Amino acid sequence: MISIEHLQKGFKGREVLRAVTFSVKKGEVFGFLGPNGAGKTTTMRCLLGLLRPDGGTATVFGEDLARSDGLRRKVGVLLENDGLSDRLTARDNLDYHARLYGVQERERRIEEILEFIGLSDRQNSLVGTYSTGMRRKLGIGRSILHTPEVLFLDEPTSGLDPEAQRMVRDLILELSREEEMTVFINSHNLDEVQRVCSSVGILHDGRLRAFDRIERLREDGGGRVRIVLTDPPSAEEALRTLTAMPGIGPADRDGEEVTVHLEGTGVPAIVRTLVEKGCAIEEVVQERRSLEEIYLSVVRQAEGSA
Ligand SMILES: Nc1ncnc2c1ncn2[C@@H]1O[C@H](COP(=O)(O)OP(=O)(O)OP(=O)(O)O)[C@@H](O)[C@H]1O
Repeated sequence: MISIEHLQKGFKGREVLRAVTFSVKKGEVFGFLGPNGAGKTTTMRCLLGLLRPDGGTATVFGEDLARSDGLRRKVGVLLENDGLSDRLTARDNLDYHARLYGVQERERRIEEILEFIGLSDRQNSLVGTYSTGMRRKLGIGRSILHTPEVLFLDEPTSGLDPEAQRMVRDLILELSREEEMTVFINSHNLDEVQRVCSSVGILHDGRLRAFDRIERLREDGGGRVRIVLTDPPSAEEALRTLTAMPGIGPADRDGEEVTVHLEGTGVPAIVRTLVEKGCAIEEVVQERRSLEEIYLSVVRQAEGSA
C-alpha cells in the first residue's frame, strides 16, 4: 500500500533522508518514530507528493501521488496545519471540505462523521471556540470525510490532555478495525504507538534503524525470561545450568525463581536444556520489552555509531 525505496532528500545541500527503504501493508497501522529532526515529516511529505525526492521513490498504491490526482482522493491527511477555519462552524468546515472532495450524499456523510467523532451536539459552534482536543477530532473527521483508504496523521495527539489523547487513539483504532483503513502515523508518543500500531519504523538522522511488527521487536534480543521451578534446590541447579549456557546474559535466582537475559538464544533452547538436566519447571514467562525500551536502545545505539 505504501512503499519507500532508497528515498533520499536534502535541503540546501544538507542530507535529511539517506536511502530510506520500507513498506506498509494494507490494513496496517504504522507508527513512524524518531527524534526531532530525524526526517519523519519529510518522509510523509514525499509520500504525499508535497516534496520531490532527490533520489529513490515514495509511492502510495504503487503511484507517485504528485502525478496522480485521482489517487489523491483515496488518501486522507492530517498535518500540523489542519486546514480548518476558526470562523466557520464544525459543520460548515466539513461541508466545505465535502464539496471540495465531491463527497457523495454530503449531508448524510457529514452527519455520520459528526456522530463518529462525537461532535454532533457541538456541530454549530464556531471552530475558534473549540478546545484543542475537539479541534483535533474534527481535523481527523475532516481527513476521513471522503472515505480514504489510507490515512496519514502527523503527531495526532501532540498537545492533547490524557483524556483527549485517549479519544483520538480510540478513533484511530476504530478506523483501522471498522473501516480497514491503512494508517501511517508520525509520533513521539510511544505509549500511543504501542497501543494502536501494528508495526513501527524508527528513523534516526535520516536512516531507518529499526523496522518490524511491534510484537516481534518486543520479543527480540535482550528479552528477560523468568523461569519458576518447583523448589529452591531445582532453581539453584537451573541457575548453574543456564549460567554455563551460551547465549545467556546475566542470570539471577530468588527462591524458586530464576531470571535470565537472552543474548542470542531463545526460550525453547532454555526449556530443552533444563528438561535434559532433569529440572522440574513450573512456569516460563518471557517478559517483553516496552516500545520505550526498544526506542531508547535503538536511538542510543545509533548515536553511539554516529
Ligand atoms: N523545507 C525545508 N527547508 C529546509 N530544511 C528543512 C525543510 N523541511 C525540513 N527541513 C529540515 O529537515 C530535517 C528533518 O525535518 P523533519 O521535519 O522531517 O523532521 P521530523 O522527524 O519530522 O522532526 P519532528 O519530530 O521535530 O517533527 C530538519 O533538520 C529540518 O530542519
